[in-house]
Amino acid sequence: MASLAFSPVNKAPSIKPETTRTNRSGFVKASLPSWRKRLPESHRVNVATETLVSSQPTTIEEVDRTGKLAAWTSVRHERWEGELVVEGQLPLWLKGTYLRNGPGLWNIDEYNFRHLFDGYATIVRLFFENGRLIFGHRQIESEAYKAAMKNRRLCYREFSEVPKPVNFLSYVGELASLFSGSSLTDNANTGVVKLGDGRVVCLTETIKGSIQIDPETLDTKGKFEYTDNLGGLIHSAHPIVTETEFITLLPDLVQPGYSVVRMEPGSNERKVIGRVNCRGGPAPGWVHSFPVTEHYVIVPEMPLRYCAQNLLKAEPTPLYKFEWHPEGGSYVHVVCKASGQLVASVEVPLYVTFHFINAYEEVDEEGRVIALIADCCEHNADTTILDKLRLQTLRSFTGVDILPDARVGRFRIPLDGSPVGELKAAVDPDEHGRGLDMCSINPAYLGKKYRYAYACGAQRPCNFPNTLTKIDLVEKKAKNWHEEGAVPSEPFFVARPGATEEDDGVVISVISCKNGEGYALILDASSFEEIARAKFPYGLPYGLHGCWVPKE
Ligand SMILES: CC(=O)/C=C/C=C(C)/C=C/C1=C(C)CCCC1(C)C
Ligand SMILES: CC(/C=C/C=O)=C\C=C\C=O
Ligand SMILES: [Fe+2]
Repeated sequence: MASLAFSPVNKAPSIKPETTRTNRSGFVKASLPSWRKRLPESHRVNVATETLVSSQPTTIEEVDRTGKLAAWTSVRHERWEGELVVEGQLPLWLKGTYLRNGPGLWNIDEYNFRHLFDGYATIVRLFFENGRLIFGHRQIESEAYKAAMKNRRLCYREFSEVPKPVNFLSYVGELASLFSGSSLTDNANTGVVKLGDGRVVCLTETIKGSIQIDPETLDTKGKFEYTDNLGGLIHSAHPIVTETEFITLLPDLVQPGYSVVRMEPGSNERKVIGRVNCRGGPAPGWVHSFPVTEHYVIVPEMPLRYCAQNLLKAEPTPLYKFEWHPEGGSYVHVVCKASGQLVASVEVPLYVTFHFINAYEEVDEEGRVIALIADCCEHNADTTILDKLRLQTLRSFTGVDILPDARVGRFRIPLDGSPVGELKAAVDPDEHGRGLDMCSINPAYLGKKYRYAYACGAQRPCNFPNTLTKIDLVEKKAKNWHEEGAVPSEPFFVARPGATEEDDGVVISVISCKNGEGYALILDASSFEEIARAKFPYGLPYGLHGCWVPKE
C-alpha cells in the first residue's frame, strides 16, 4: 500500500455548527460541557490539538523513541472529528455508522493504570456514506471519568484500580460503599449496543455503567436506568441484542447463581426469564459473555469465579476480582427462552473464555433438537491470559512469544439428560496461530447453524493477538490478515443489504500501528482481502467491541 497524505476536511454531517469550531489545521474543537467549564483551566483535559496526557508519548517521534505502540498509549485528545482520505474503494452500499468502544485513557496525570480493562472509555465512530468516511472519537462522560478529571485522582473502583483511602475513616466508608455499589465504576468501556428501539448504550460489567450516547455526536446523553427492581451490581458485559429483545445474565453473588433477564425495545424494564443455581462453588463463575440459540439461553459456569475477598483487596491479585476453582468443576446450563425452565445442566472439561462466538441447535432426522453446539474463544483453561493483559506486559514486547495458546472451543451439550458435555477444538488452532479472541459473526446467523467466524488471531512471536482471521468452521481452515507491528481490533462483520451468502459483506477493523499511527481497515469478507483503508490523524488505543447503526 502506498503511504497516505492525511487531509482532514470537516464535512461530517454529524457536526453541529453551534457546538464545534474548526481550527487552522482542520481539527474540530468542541465547546466545553458545563461540568468542565467549572474546572480551573489547569484541571481541564485539553481538546483536539492539545495533548491529553503528559506521561504518554504525544508525538510520533516520541512514540518511535519510546517504542510504544499506539494500541497501549492513552488517546491523544479528548475528541476529534473529520473526514478521512480513503485509499482503495469503499462499497457504495456501505451506509451507516460503526461505533467501537474501549478503554482509551489509562492515566490521570502521572498516575498510570495497570490493566487494559481499567482505562476510561473512548468511543470511536466511523460513518460511511457514498464511498466516503467520516471519523470521530470522544471520551464517554461517566461519573468516574468526570470525577477523575475534576479531582485529578481515581475516585471509583475500576477493573483492577482501587482509590486510595485518605485516612482510616475514609477506609471504613470505602468498604461500606463497596457493598452498596456506590464506589464501583460506571466507566462504560467494554462495548456499545444499538437497542431495537434505536437507543445506543455503552456498557461494562457494572450495571451502573450503562450509559446512553448519541451515535452521531458521540455526546453522553446520560445514565441508562433500569426501571425494574432486580437490583444487583453486575451483569454480563455482552448482552444479546436484536431488533426484538435484549437478553442478559445477572450473576447473583449472595445465592450463587444467575438470573436470565429480558428487556423489550422501548422499555427500561428487565424481566426475569429464568434462574440457574451454581453447581461448582461458593460464587458464580465470571460471565463476561454467553451464547443463545433460537430457543435457548446457554449459561456458562466457569471455574474462574467472582471472589468476595479479592473484591475487598486494594492491590490487584493475579486473577484480579476472581479466583480459579478447578476442584468444583466446570458447567454449562441451558434455559428455555419460552418457559424459563432449566432443560440441561452438564459438567464439561475446565475452560476459560471471555467471548462466546455463537451457538446453534443440533437436530435429528425428525427435526427434534438433540443437542446444542456452542463455540467460544477458549484459552485452554489457562487463566494467565487475564494477567497478560496488564499494560506493562503489553507495552514491553521483547520479541519473545508470550501469548498463551487459544482455540475455537466447541461445546456439545446433549439435551437427553446426560450429565456431561464435550469441549473440543473445532479447528486446528495452528490455522489461526494458536491465538484467538475478539470475535464476530454475521448477525443474521445469531443462534443458528453458521459457517464463518471472524476474530483476532496470532502470528508468532507475539504478546497479543496481532492478526485478523476468518475461520471456516466447515472446511476447518482460516484465512489470515497480518501487517508487521500492527495491532488490529475486533474484526466487525457488516452484511451487504440483500446478501444471500453468509460472508457477503465487509469486515471493519481499527488498526493501531507500531509507529504511533493508525487507520481504519476494510476487508472484503468473502476473499478476506483489503479493499480500503483510511489513515487517522494519529493512532488510537486498542479498543474492544463495536456495533453497526445502519443509515435508513
Ligand atoms: C473491559 C472489560 O472487558 C471488563 C471490564 C470489567 C469491569 C470494569 C469489571 C468491574 C468489576 C468491578 C469494578 C467490581 C466488581 C467486579 C467487577 C465486575 C469485576
Ligand atoms: C482483549 C481481550 C478481552 C476483552 C474483553 O472484552 C482478550 C484478549 C485475549 C487475548 O488472546
Ligand atoms: Fe468482551
